[in-house]
Amino acid sequence: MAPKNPLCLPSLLLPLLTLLLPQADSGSFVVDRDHDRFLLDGAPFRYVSGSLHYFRVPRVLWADRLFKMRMSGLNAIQFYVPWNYHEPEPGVYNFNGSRDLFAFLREATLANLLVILRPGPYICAEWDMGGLPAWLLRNPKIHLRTSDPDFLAAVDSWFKVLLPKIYPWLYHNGGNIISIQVENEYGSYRACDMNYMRHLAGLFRALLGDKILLFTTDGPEGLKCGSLQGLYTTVDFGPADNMTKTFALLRKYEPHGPLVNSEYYTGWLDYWGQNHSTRSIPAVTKGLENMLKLGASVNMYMFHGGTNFGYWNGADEKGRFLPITTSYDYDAPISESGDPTPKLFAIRNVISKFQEIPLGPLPPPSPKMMLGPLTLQLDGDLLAFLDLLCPQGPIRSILPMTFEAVKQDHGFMLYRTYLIHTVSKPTQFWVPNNGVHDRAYVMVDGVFQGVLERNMKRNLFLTGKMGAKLDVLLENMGRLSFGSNSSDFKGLLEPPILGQTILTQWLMFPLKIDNLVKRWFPIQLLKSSHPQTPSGPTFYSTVFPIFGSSRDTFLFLPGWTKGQVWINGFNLGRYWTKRGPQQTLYVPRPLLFPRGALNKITLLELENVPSHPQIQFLDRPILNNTLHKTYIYSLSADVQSTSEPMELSGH
Ligand SMILES: CCCC/N=C1\SC[C@@H]2[C@H](O)[C@H](O)[C@@H](O)CN12
Repeated sequence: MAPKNPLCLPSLLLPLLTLLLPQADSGSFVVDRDHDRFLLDGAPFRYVSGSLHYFRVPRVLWADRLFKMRMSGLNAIQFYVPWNYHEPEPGVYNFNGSRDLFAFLREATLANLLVILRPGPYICAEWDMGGLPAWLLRNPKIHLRTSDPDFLAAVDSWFKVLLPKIYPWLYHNGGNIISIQVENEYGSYRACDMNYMRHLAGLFRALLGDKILLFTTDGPEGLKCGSLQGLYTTVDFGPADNMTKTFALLRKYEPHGPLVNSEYYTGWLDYWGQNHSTRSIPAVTKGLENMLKLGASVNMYMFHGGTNFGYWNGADEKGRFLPITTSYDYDAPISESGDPTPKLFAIRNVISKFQEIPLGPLPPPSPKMMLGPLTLQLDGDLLAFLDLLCPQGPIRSILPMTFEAVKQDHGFMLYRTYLIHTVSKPTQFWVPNNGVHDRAYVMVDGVFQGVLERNMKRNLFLTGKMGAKLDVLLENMGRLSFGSNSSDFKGLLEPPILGQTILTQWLMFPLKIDNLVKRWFPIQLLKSSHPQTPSGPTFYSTVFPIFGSSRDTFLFLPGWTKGQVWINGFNLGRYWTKRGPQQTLYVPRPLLFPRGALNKITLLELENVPSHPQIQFLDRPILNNTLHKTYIYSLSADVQSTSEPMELSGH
């Protein structure tokens, strides 16, 4: 359904002209404070919504997920718009492919789902830097999420592109967007800058007109600083929280109007190295039913979580730096691979007590595929491809520069210097002020010496001859998306120290690994020598056919340590088998070529490769590595059928 702009007016003029031109047959979505409810087209309305992030699901699967959400009984969906996903460089915008936000809005319309939009500018969401673009940090003194003129200039520029595109999609303009959130849990942020919130509210009104319902969302402790006159106040809380107390607190800010929980947690996020998070079905359904009995409108966060593909995961800081896992399954009602779970049917049953749900069955879980074990070939050490990974050559500086300073937003950068004297005894190598952001893989003349990790491992000992190359591969593990009291710069934030010597004279190689891996031919053909004994960050790959149709599957990397995976050039995300809890990576069916065509998988293993460099594709995920057993699925005759798992000793 194409929303209204019949005269194809310049998009910035639209809000102004709607003041003059009454909208024919325009819908309405308003707060009825007299009866503590919403009105949709004049009739009492309560939304039962679920969060689904288009940026965590391949575009070809959007319709499938939205259909399942509708069939679950939802009448609305809620999603964020990550600024950094759409403006990769200042003034460069991308709304194509899996970034086509408007195609997603069309799919939501086709699924008969209304939309609650949350464009930020900050979104949290366990997404890199909470959705703010890393290029903001090229101005090291910028004060994010405040009325800092430099920050507001970038925000204004972005929203003057995005919001006019959103305008035709507003419900009263014939679209499906019924409300729009301003910022995100601002009351939880240290700044509490009301000029900033007022600026945003004014900008949204100027670009979206005065009819659209604008709201804020905060946890109970954040309502004071997160709410603003003129913006409808909503709250977020989960099954374990005290609903009565929280809604009573909300009433202090919204004495009249519908109660709204904008994020009712159906599950929770996972951090590398921590246990997998779950929320029980009885707790989730009990809380939902209690809210619906009160007449509250509810959005369940998440209803379908999806995946942090590529380098897009964010991080938290709870005593130490905690990167979010690649899987954003969230123990949500619809699993990461799009399957309805028992939690979904339980929620659907609760919703059916309060409003009509679509007739007909939920689609069954999608068929899954097993494959392997497959043996990967050694392509070579990462250092062997340096000229291809950094074709423009290194940047030279006396002191190491950050990722942001060299305009490398994500992934990896190699820092190189040369030993100015021989270090014959094992000598301490470290970076002051916890200055490794976030993991460093250290080589001397190409020989792996070990790892430094932010907060976790602050020194190692090495030796080397005068003139030896000292290489430090720096991995950006994702920028803080919540709880950050300072900007999360990445790289070597201080010059490292070897013994008593501050190391200077650095070469920085920003690495364009994705560009190289996208090339189809085996990258080892690009180089002459084939090292027999890999050391440190190393590429492995293989090609494999899928006979018959491709299916969803889960990449399992038993014995591998930590790294990045690409399938047919698509960056599937990070693996960290050694740390868990996630042991498998979801591989969506559309990434795989069927019917005998060759698929290519490439791994960048950052630490240690298993004695047998094999991988498998399983027919089920392993997201909680408290399983103390490693299952190697024996390969049946027709390669892809499921056979009984053979239990091996613990890993
Ligand atoms: C105590 C929680 C404070 C941080 N807020 C969180 S953790 C999970 C969710 C998502 O990040 C969501 O984007 C936030 O708005 C609220 N929330």
